[in-house]
Amino acid sequence: MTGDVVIRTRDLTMSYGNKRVLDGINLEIHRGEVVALLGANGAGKTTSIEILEGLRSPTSGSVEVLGVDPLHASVEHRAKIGVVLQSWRDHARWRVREFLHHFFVLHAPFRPEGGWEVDELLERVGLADKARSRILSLSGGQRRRLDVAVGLIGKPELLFLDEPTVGFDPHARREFHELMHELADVRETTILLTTHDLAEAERLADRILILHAGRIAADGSADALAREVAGTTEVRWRIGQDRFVHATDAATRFVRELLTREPDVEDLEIRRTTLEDTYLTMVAQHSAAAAEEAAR
Ligand SMILES: Nc1ncnc2c1ncn2[C@@H]1O[C@H](COP(=O)(O)OP(=O)(O)OP(=O)(O)O)[C@@H](O)[C@H]1O
Repeated sequence: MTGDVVIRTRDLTMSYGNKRVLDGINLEIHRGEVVALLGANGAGKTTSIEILEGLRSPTSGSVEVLGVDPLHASVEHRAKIGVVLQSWRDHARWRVREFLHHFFVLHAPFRPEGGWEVDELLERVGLADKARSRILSLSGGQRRRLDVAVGLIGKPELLFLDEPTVGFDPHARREFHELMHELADVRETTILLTTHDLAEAERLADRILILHAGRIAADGSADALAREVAGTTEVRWRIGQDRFVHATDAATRFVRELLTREPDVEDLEIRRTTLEDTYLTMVAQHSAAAAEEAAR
C-alpha cells in the first residue's frame, strides 16, 4: 500500500440521538485501492459513506477525503468524487441518454482528461439499447446500471458505491466487476463499496473492512483475514466411521502427507475458506470480545 492517502478518518464517531453507530473509526484508504465495507444491516455502512461524502456531519472526530474535510468541499472538489447511493432518484419520465447527458453537462466544467463520453459509458454499463427509453420503463437492475453510469460520468478519482449491484443479473454483475477492475487497475480510481454479497466482495476488493458494533472488527485482504481465522483451506476426510477436518494454508502438502500416512483415507474434500466463513467467524469473535470487555 504505497499510494497517496485518499480517505483518512481519525476517531470518527457518529450517534443518532443517544444511539452510537460509529465508535472511534480510524481508517486510511490509499489511491487505487478497492475496499469493501461489510457489516450486518444497521452496522453503519451507509452512515459511514454519507459522512465521507459530506452528506452527514459526524458527532466527533476528523475526516479527510482527497485532502479536504468533505463538509466544506468546493464544487470542483466534489466533481472528483462519484457516488452511487442506495436510494433511487425520481426521474421517471426522463429518457436514459438525456438523463446521463444532463450529468455529463453538469460535470463539463471540471471534465478531466480521458473522461467518459455519454454513449461510450452507456455501452459499458450495458444500456446502449435503452438510450431512448424512459427511465420508468427500465427494470430494477437496468435502473441500477444507470445509477452506476451517473456515478462514473465525471471520471471520478474516488467512487463510493452503496450496494451497487442489487438487482443485477449474472451477466451484468460480471461486466460490472470487469469495469471496476479496469477503473482501479488502469485509471487508479479508488473505490469504496458496501455489499452484502460476500462472493462479490471477495472477487472485487483488495481489502475488506468489517464494521461491527461501531468499530472496525477486521481489516485486510480476504486471504489474510482467512489466515487470521484459521487456514485458508479446509481439508475433510473419513477413515472408516471417523470423520476429520483440518484447516491449513498448505493444502497440497498436507494432503500428500496425509495420503502417505493414512492409506485408508476416503471422501477426501478440499474446500477453500470463503469470505462468508471468515466473516461469520470474525463477527462472532468480535461480539464475544466486546461482551467480555463490557462485563469487566
Ligand atoms: N437518519 C437517521 N436517524 C436515526 N437513526 C438512523 C438514521 N440513519 C440511520 N440510522 C440508524 O443507524 C444505524 C446504522 O444505519 P446504516 O443505514 O448506516 O446501516 P447499514 O450498515 O448501511 O445498514 P444496511 O445494511 O441495512 O443498509 C441503524 O441502526 C439505523 O437505524
